[in-house]
Amino acid sequence: MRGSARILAGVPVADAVLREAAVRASRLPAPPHLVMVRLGEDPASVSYVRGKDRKAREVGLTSTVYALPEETSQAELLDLIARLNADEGVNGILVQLPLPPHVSEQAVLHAVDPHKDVDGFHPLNVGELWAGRPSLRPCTPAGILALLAHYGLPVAGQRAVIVGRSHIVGRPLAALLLNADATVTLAHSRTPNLTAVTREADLLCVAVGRPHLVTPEMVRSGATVIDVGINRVKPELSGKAYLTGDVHPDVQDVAGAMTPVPGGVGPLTIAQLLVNTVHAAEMQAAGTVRR
Ligand SMILES: Nc1nc(=O)c2c([nH]1)NC[C@@H]1CN(c3ccc(C(=O)N[C@@H](CCC(=O)O)C(=O)O)cc3)C=[N+]21
Repeated sequence: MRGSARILAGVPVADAVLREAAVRASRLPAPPHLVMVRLGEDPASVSYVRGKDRKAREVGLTSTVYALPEETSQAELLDLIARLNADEGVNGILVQLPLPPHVSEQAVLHAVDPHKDVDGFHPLNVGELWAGRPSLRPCTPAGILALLAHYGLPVAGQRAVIVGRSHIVGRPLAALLLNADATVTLAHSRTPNLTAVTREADLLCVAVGRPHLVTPEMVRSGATVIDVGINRVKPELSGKAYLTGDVHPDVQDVAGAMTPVPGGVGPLTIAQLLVNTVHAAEMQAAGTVRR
């Protein structure tokens, strides 16, 4: 029987989160201003940045996109970031990843003013997160917690297993779930007997980037499954490319609840980015940030 799992749709949650962000934005002296920077024309990056830009405007934020050539040097990019850091009319800065190979992601992420770091990727924010004092939280992990809260799914006391130790999802998600009193296991490509580990999970989060890595026998009956994967798959014979997750659709037969792809975690990522931008603007307006 297919589809016994409750489907955790992301769009209604994102809409609720965005409504609240819009109200908070409207209370500020000026609309929060988000600046996004991307290098080159990678189609996924172009599409993601366009989606964030559109949502930002819908919510009443000001949004500026710097679409720079692929060949932009690291020095030029750092120079732009320094100017955005110094500009009081800019509240949030996002540099779209991945960057071309001649630019160091580390150098760029370190350069963004931590108070404008709406991705939560600056080492100061990473450290605060692991110390249990998060301010600007990474968007995808924060979105996942918003999704769980919206559907009334518990975190405290749950055995959470995360598959994938990336800096943008797996690691910060482990910190957020730990801060929310889950018992956290962070598994990865070198974890022996992954199935034995994932079967222990009450809450299984998968952020690896491999289509259908997680199959039904890897999931405990009734578990909540969060699929962070967004894989563009092109069928060999006929047919158009489509999006699919890291979790096999048959997992719906055993899971108690499961996020779809698309329409699950992705929309929450964007919503949380805009919440972070409003939060950054609030902190800057309140003068809690020295500049
Ligand atoms: N500095 C930086 N910050 C990021 O937050 C960041 C990044 N770089 N680089 C790439 C990843 C990826 N990411 C997504 C955001 C929204 C969807 C999203 O809205 N997905 C839709 C489908 C979108 C589609 O059709 O492609 C969904 O899942 O329903 C997906 C992925 C943010 N990222």
